[in-house]
Amino acid sequence: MFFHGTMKVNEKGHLEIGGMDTVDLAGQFGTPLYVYDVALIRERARGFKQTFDKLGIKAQVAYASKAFSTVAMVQLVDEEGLSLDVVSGGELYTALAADFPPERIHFHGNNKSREELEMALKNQVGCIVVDNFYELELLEEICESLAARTKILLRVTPGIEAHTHDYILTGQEDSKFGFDLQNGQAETALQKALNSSWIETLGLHCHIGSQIFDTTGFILAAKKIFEKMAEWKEKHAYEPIVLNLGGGFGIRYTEDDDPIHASQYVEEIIGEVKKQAEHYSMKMPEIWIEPGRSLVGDAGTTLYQTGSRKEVPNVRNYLAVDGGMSDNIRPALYQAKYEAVLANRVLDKPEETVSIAGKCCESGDMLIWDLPLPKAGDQDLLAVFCTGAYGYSMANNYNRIPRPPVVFIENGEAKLVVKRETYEDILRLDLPINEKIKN
Ligand SMILES: Cc1ncc(COP(=O)(O)O)c(C=O)c1O
Ligand SMILES: N[C@@H](CCCC[NH3+])C(=O)O
Repeated sequence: MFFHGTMKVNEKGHLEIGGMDTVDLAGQFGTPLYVYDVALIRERARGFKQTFDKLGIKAQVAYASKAFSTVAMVQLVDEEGLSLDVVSGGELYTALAADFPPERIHFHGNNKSREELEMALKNQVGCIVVDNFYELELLEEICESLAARTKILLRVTPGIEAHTHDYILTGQEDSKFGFDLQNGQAETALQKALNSSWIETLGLHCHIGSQIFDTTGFILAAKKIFEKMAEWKEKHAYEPIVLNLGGGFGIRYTEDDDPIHASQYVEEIIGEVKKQAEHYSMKMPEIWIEPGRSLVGDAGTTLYQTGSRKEVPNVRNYLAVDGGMSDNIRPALYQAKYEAVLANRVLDKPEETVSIAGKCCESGDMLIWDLPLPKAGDQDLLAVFCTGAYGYSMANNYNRIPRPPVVFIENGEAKLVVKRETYEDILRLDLPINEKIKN
C-alpha cells in the first residue's frame, strides 16, 4: 500500500488521514477535496532543521511557497520557525496577510515589477534574490527613491543539467533564470552590486531544478560556485556570507521513484560545501535551502468522486472523476505520474485496469493511466496521493470549474483552510457589456 504519514485503513476499510475517515471528510466538505496531513508537514520541516542542527551549520530553511501557498500554510511555516520564499506580489501579500515576519521572507522572481519591489522594500523583507541586470538597476533606483537599504543574493546559473523534466530544469546555461556564472555575467553583477551604497550583497543563490533524486547536480553546482567565489575573493576581496542552494529535492510519487532521504540531500551537500571551503581556504558560508515539494508533496491527498465510465473494447477503460487538470495540471504539463486507491474500499482487490480521466474538455486531461483498481461505480471515492505540491497552487478555472477547498487534518480534527470556490466567485470579476445579468 502506497501510504504516507498518518495514513491508515480503518475497520470499515476506509482510508484514514490524521485520524479522520476520508469518506466522512468527503461527506462533510464535498469533492474534489485537497486534504493535508499537518503532522507530516511538521515532521518534514523539523527533519530539515534537525539535520542542519546536527551538523552544526548556520542555516535557513525557507519553504518555497509556490508549492502551496495559503494563509494557513504560511502560518504553519511560521509556527515551525522556517523562513519563506515568495516569488510574486501575490505570494508576498499572502505572507504579510498571515503576519509572517518579513525579515524571514526571501523575495524571488525573474521579472519583479517596480510595484512588487516597492512592496518588498516598504515591508522590509529579509532578502531580495536578484535575478538579472534589469532588476539590479531597478532595485538600486527604488532603494534610492525610498531611501531604503536592502540585502540581496545574486541568483547565478551554474550551467548544469539536472536529471529531471525539461520544464522544471533551471540551472542550465540556456535558462531564463539568473546571471550566467561562466560567461562573466555573474561577476559583472557582483561588481555592480558591491558598488551600490543601497545594496548589501549577502551572497549567491542557485537553484538547479525540481524533483531531483540525488545530489550529483547540487555537488557540481557547489564546485562551480566555489571556483568562482575563490576567484572573486582574490579579484574583488569579496567573500559571500550566504550560499543559497535552492530546493528541488525529489519525492516519491510512485513506486518507481527512488529519491534519497531529505537529510541525506542536506548531509551530502553540506559535506561538499565544507570540502570546497577548506580547499579554497574560505569561510564556511551560512547555508540556505528552499524546499517546496519535499515539505508538502506527500502530505497532500486529493479526494474525488468517481463518475462516468467509457470502455474502448480491447484498448482501455476510462473512469472519470469530478476534477482533473483544473485541480492538478501536473500530469498534463509534465506527464507526472501518481498512485491512487479507492478510499472507501481500500482493502478490495484490484479487478481491472482503468485510466482516470478528468472532467475538463481536453483529451490530455488524464490524471492517471492504467491504474489497477477494484471495479468502481459512480459513488466511489478515489484518493490520489502526493498532490500536496503544485496541485492547489497551480489550480485554475479552466472550463469555469470552481477550485476545490483545502482541509488541514491534525490529531483527529479537520480544519477548513480554503473554502470551495463558488460559481459566484467565478463571476466576481466579470463585467457585463449591457445591464442584463441574472443572479
Ligand atoms: C528558486 C526556486 N527555489 C525553490 C524551488 C522549490 O523547488 P521544489 O519544490 O522542487 O523544492 C523552486 C522551484 O523549482 C525554485 O524555482
Ligand atoms: N511546478 C513544478 C515545479 C517547478 C516549480 C518551480 N520552479 C512541478 O509541479 O513539478
